[in-house]
Amino acid sequence: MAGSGWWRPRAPVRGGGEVEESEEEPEEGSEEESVPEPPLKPKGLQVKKSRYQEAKDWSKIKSLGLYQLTMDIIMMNRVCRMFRQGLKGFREYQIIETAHRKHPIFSFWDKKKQGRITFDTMDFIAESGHFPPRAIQITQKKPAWRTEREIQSLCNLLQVLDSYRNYSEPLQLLLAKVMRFERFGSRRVIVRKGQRGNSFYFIYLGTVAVTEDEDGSSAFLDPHPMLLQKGSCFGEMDFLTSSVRRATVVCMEETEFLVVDREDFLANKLDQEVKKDAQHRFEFFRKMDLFHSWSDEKLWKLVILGKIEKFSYGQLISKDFVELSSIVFVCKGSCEVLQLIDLATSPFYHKWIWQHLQLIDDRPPNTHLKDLSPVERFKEFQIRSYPVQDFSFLKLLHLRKAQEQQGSSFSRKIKTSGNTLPKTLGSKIKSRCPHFIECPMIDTNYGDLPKEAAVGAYMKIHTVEQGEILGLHQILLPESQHDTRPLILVSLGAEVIRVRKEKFCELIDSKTIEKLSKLEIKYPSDEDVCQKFLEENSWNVFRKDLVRLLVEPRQCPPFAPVQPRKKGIYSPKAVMLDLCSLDKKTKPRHPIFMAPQKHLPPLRIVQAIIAPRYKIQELLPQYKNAGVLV
Ligand SMILES: Nc1ncnc2c1ncn2[C@@H]1O[C@@H]2COP(=O)(O)O[C@H]2[C@H]1O
Repeated sequence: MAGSGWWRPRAPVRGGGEVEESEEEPEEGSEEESVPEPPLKPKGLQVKKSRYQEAKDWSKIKSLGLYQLTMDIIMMNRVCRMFRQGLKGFREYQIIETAHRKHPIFSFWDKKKQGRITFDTMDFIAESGHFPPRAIQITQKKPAWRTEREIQSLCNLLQVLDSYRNYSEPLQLLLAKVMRFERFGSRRVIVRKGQRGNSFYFIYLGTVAVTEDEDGSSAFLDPHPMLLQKGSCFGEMDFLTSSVRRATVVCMEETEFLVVDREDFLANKLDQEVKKDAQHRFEFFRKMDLFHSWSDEKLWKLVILGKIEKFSYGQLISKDFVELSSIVFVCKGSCEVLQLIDLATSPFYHKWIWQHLQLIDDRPPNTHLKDLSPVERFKEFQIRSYPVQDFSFLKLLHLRKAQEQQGSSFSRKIKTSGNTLPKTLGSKIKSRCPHFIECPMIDTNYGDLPKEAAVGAYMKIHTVEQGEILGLHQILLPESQHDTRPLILVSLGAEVIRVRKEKFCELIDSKTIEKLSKLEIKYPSDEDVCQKFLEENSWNVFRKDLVRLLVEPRQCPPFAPVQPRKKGIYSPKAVMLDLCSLDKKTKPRHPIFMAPQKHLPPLRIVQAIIAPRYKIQELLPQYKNAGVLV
């Protein structure tokens, strides 16, 4: 590849990170002239390069380093793969472009059917997320009037629905032939508990809630209703047990459905599929130790209380499963339990922030001197004269002073100092001068904290694996002992069964209670979680510094978009808090996660906190000559 003629190595990045071509010519008789024959000489190249040119190319490649070469190879690979994929997709297709149409029609000859199949790209255009008007037209036709092509198109369109995609292809086609489209507004009851059901529903757009009351009003009062969203289906239980609806299903917003009626459902043997699904749940519960003593009959009662729901990687299962009225059985994959911690409520975080603020030392020396009192100036003189000394006592002094200052004014000056570096680092690290940082403060239980530093973070506190249960760990505790901290459940690619707590409690016996008492999980305290966050944060920052030091840093990675200069201390796009820019008075440019303010949590969320730190070369003197500045 390197010799294919079009590959041109990138020149090293200079100064501001711009990529520039080097224009310097090597002098006659310079080292570059004596470079041996380049091994990357192109094989079938027509134009013969001069020995000098080749030597120059080779020296360029050498100076770029392994990093750049690897990135170029990756890029070339990607481009080739894109071409291959693109060609594969279009090999058999013919694109018909008529003069009056803006959008092309794809068409290909189907050998099996001995006919031409065409696909008009405008046919299924719809307002984002809605069921396309052209597809609605098809579902309005009687099943017998739908053409094969229309049925196939519907089938293709519905692949976005998990519950539909799960069925075999012939069954999908049968369903596409008989289903009709419905759209209902918020609060509309779709299925009423206790009534005989006639239909089975796929949710195409919107959200519904499953409730125990008949009119579905509890869904709007319950802070954590059981919700079903796009891709889910419901209404099959009634067909399975030939009895009445077990729950009420109500629209939480405008919702679009694809509906299959009872006769079609039974005619297409969909009840067989539902039975298979139920049998699968039965086998899952049967394997669980908790239900070992349960009779089959009792276990079937549990089986019909819930159904399998799929959640893709990273999808939210519950905003707060402590409050959730259901328990969650993980039948495939795994989930993560996250906790949102408010770092400002932790004494450990307070200490950490103040300790790090004392280390901020990024201003040119002397700019501060006019602010210093003679005593401070003398201390400063001492510090500069004896850079190897351990001045941690001064650091403590500054810390105490800073904390003693009454926060009568909202804004406060933090005196920082570069003289507090640990003795172990020796004279290699220069001591610099202290300076003042002015920033707004907030008053917390443990004293003042820079306003910008009052942030929150999501931390993983537990992983739930296949076969484990969530929401049961406090079921036996008296309410006064309940841990009410909100816990978030996120899927790592999981299939779960949700069963209402009170329904489950109706089924459990003394033996099950005994087993449940052993399942008790104690989640770590907020303080422990906070400490863990800061430990992980330090490790992550160190790891990044190390990678930057060891990997050739002068090149901009070719695929990374150019990052605009971060202006504020809190970078919402990078979800990062940078303590080093605490006093830079600029507003963040982006709303957090690009979401409107009203949808944001009251806490600003960060994933990392960048604190002032020592240059990594000082910790790893063997790499000092890598020419890297962190
Ligand atoms: N725990 C649950 N999880 C998901 N869906 C449910 C749950 N309980 C009931 N449903 C659905 O709500 C529907 C109400 O009508 P059916 O009993 O026919 O079928 C029911 C299920 O499809």
